[in-house]
Amino acid sequence: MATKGSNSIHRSSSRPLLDLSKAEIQGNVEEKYPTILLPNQSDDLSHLALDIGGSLIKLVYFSRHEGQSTNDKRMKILKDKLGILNGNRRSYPILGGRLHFVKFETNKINECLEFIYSKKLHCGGWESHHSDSTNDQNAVIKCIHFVTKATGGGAYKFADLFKERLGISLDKEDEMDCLVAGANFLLKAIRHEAYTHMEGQKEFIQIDPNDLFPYLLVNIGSGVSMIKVDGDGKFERVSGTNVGGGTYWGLGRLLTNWFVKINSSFDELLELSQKGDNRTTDMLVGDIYGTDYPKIGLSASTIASSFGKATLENKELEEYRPEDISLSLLRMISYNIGQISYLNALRFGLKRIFFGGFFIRGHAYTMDAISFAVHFWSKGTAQAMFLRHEGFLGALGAFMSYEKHGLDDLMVHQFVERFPMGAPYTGGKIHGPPLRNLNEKASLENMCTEITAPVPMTPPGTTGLGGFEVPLSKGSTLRSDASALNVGVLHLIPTLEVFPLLVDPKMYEPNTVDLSDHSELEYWLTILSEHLPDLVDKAVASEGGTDDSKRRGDAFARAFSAHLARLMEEPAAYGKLGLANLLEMREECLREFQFVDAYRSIKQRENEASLAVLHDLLMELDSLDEETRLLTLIEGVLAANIFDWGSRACVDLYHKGTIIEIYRMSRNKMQRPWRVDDFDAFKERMLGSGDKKPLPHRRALLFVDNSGADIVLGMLPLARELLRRGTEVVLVGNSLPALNDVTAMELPDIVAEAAKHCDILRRAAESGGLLVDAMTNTLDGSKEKLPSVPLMVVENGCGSPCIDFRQVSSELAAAAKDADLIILEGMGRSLHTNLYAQFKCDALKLAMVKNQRLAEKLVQGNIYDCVCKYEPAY
Ligand SMILES: Nc1ncnc2c1ncn2[C@@H]1O[C@H](COP(=O)(O)OP(=O)(O)O)[C@@H](O)[C@H]1O
Ligand SMILES: CC(C)(COP(=O)(O)O)[C@@H](O)C(=O)NCCC(=O)O
Ligand SMILES: [Mn+2]
Repeated sequence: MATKGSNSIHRSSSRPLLDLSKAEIQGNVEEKYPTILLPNQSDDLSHLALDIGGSLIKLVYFSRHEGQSTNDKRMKILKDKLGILNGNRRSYPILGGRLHFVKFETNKINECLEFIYSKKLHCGGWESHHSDSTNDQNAVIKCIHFVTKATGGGAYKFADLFKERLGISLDKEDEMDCLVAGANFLLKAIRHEAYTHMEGQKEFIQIDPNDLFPYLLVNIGSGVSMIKVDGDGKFERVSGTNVGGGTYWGLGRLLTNWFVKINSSFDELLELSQKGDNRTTDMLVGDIYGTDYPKIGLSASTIASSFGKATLENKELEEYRPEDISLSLLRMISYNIGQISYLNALRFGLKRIFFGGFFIRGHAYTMDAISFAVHFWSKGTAQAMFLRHEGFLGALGAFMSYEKHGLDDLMVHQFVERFPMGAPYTGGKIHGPPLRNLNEKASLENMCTEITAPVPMTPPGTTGLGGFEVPLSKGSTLRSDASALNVGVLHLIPTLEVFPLLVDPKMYEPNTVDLSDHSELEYWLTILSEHLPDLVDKAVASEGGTDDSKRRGDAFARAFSAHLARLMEEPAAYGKLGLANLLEMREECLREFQFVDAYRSIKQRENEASLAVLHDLLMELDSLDEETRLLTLIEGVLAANIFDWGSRACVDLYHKGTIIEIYRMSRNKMQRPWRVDDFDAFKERMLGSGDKKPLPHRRALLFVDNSGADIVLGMLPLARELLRRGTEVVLVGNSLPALNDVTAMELPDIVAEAAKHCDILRRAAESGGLLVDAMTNTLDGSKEKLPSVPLMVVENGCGSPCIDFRQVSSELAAAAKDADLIILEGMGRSLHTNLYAQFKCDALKLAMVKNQRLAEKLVQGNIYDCVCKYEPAY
């Protein structure tokens, strides 16, 4: 829609502006939809890159995060206090968003064009701007003249098609350049991108970005390229082979097409191999020797000659089982590539070999075969590694060649990988009428496979001694639907930072519970599964219990159960799995089904009930001497941490009394020594001993946990004590809801309410910019403003009951710079994660253990035991 006298076009407010100055129609102005060129629009609009290969088209596209308004008054005051500089600290226009990965078969290029069109990626992700209006003033824009980076042979072959159908000009990038750029980026920027796969076991490898080069990159696409990589942009294609993925697919089709339909998919062929027995087709050492050949280390079952058995028998092609043919072929090609790769690594003295390309397809048996070959020929000195974004290296590299994205400069902490958890990914089996939004997603995703790399359900141990035996995966099917994701959408959040007070970010591991222990995994998956009906009830109620919310609740339960089942079967399906990921996944899944805040009303109810008794509590505290008060405050935090709607045991308790009754009961049961009890050390740091009065802390970061009593009767009184002692306090809340945790958004209102009962809180909140607009009546009626240290609120960057200190909001990172005390509260933040984390400042970890198994495991204690762990600055 053109506004009068200007040539601006309609745009949605959350999106950056198009620079339309000097816009001109390109080509014939008589055309119905002439292309309009925007010479002054910087090319950071480009959201799409393509790798058009012989078999598959890979597409990487970027969608921006919705813009967030950070201009409110509170933020301004906060920024002043925390010394956050205004303006962009980066010199290039990188914005938050998501990187999506999609692939199509090259011979179905129309589907790809339709996808690009439907997502409006040919217009840089903007709405289509053409209107039906015949009004000349409304410049009819079919599409902005758009240049897209593309690599692979198809960038040449299909250039005209893209131009004609979508008005896109393909800007060609060299394929090898792109492969290397993509691989380097992934290996440096994505945590646990690489993994080994041996005998069915997957193990993620953390690569040190400073110790990455040199390595051999083997890209197994239709054909195979072997590239020696010495640095960014420094590489040489040292070898390759024409026996690659295209060979397997093509030859496999030819040899089995009497059996399977002509247009059989790659997956169908691969699936056949899982039921194959290669002894019927391959000539084995045993066929020649009648036994093993131990002198050169060959067992009777080792393949002596792929397909050699056919020479010994007079059988027609149709007499061989297609399953056996597929397996023989897969092994022949995988071994061959593994062997050539190792020889090239040997030739150049390279220790690491990374395999990419879609031939691998996250297929356990293929990886095992390649790994076996590398291991066998190197006599165990070399190991094959695989990349999770296997086939997307070229497309990613092309995407990164847009200089203005500045992607190459991004760091691992700025990416969060999320796995779409919604209905379409569980096969779209939703009962009842389709769901809003999700429905749209389903229809789009059905056309393509967003983030592919399906995972076979092959049980471990597919290999035998001395060679590969028959795969054990009889009857299993490949996950060909999009739920088979092996890589998630990469969320690019440039504002995320490593928490600056971590002693050693490289060694930091947030999770305390190791889910690679199968019984541990089983336990926690069961806990989450059992909790599901209750969670769904709460979620549906939070949306008013409407029919729509019931349907979404049902779909959520199905989707999440399916993910749990998948993880049970394949714990590494979504990358390295920790308890924190599992709990976060649940929240993400809720959000995908549009449950914004499942515990909304419970939180509100508990806040109100607790605020009603806050005044009495503060009076009681003020009547105590300093030492008793500090102890009572810590006891209060631990006692109030019982309000945790994520714990089965606690939820059962809540039926037994009112919030206040339970809070009192919990406080009465507090008995020192706690299971972990460093209170005396903490007290000494706070109050000193004898005549020695220590300096108060300068700034404390309080990582708050639950709503209601936990924040109101536990953490706020503790904050007040710190403020009273002259310590600045920053309340650190979640950016997004998770269970009944209090969010950063909710904190200012809670503080404002609490401040009505307390001058210390009020003055500090005013000073910290929390009460800017609130009506503040002083308790004693006087209006004079006494100076006070500020009480502030920042968000942590998370939407989970746990916290990963490798990725926190820039706000929190800035607040941390002056902090000399951090207090982590709750089971999620200080037990499930961070119990063993070391900080450069004093740290107090406070939690009630609300799970029997965890109590036994972590503190050799029992449910409802308390942890008060104090660690002076490391
Ligand atoms: N769904 C699929 N359709 C076709 N080929 C697939 C599929 N999944 C995996 N492959 C394998 O991946 C190969 C293509 O890998 P890719 O890395 O995309 O190379 P290219 O760029 O040459 O297309 C195919 O030859 C085939 O072996
Ligand atoms: C999700 C939680 C970590 C939240 O605890 P919090 O951080 O609020 O103390 C916890 O409720 C939990 O681990 N629940 C699952 C275990 C159970 O139901 O026993
Ligand atoms: Mn919590």
